[in-house]
Amino acid sequence: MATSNDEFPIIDISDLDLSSGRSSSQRRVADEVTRACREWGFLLVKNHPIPAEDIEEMFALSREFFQLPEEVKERYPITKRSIGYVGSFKDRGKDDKMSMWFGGVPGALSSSESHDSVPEFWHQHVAKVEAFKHRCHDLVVGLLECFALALGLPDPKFFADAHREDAGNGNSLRMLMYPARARHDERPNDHRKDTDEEGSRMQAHTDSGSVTLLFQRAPGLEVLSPDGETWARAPHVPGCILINVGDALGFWSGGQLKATRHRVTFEGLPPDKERQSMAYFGAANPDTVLQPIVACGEKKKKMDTYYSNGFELVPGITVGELNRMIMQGIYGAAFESSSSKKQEDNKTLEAERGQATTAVV
Ligand SMILES: O=C(O)CCC(=O)C(=O)O
Ligand SMILES: [Fe+2]
Repeated sequence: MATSNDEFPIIDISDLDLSSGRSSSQRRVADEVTRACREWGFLLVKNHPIPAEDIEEMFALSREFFQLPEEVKERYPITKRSIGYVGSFKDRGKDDKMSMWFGGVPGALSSSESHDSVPEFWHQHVAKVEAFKHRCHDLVVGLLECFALALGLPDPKFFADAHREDAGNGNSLRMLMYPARARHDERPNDHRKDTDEEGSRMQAHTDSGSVTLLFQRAPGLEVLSPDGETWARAPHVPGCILINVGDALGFWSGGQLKATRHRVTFEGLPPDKERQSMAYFGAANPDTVLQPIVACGEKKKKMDTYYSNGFELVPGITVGELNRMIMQGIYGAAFESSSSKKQEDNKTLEAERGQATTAVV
């Protein structure tokens, strides 16, 4: 049972601009954002730099796309470039949601290699999607600079410099649609037996990258509270973006920044209610080697067994390996790689270890 939580951090980031030199107000933003990520791993930001009309335009296009017949969308299943469609009940979590992924470096969506992976509907809109991704990336970089500043790292660009927009496929925009269904169709019987969590519209999971920006058009998301036991309803505040930390950054920060589990349930979002969201996953360059930056005393033990989506993270793992492992675990063969044997060895499902965490990105 999720409760609403008045303490959920909402932070004004109008003074985020780190390019114009450091000031006390920037320092304040950095401290507040980082405090929220230490405690909750989540926060809402207001007065952010992404124009409201761009967000609305993306939501409108996304809605139009998801309303296309299933057989049209299904012609473009997700590829190893993280571009393509995943229908309801089709991923590892067998969840209700549909998603459309736009992965890749700038220009990837209009490149000839990706042309056939991008549904025809999007061909005339890819420039807008690319521009939106670019704005998201800039915000992620600003937040990463906040973390380095507030954590007292000697180089304030320590994290940010490892997040080039033109490196790898990890910087993805994922559009999501939780369709409104007639009550009697709450959950088709065929799929009910496949779910671990009764009533899930999106299974509880952590994100695997560095920083996620989540745009929501309706309430429904639940976030594990700092007590680690209670699910809190993430507020839906028009104009705000929800920010959360992913496992790669959580691990890299030595556990100082928290990658928190979140989910969407039928209880929080009844089947006859539609929810649209968009997640921008900011990821570090694939060759980034994840070495936890601090030995964090009593947390050290926890760091020895740090999991992302059921896979154990070991110091020295690269972001590319982590991303491949997770996407392959969820979407299968499209993400096969030559080092899949090694990945198999590393693969340790938490379920097998008797841990309750389930995860699906
Ligand atoms: O729809 C939502 O708000 C959740 C999206 C999410 O958590 C994800 O895509 O990782
Ligand atoms: Fe997520």
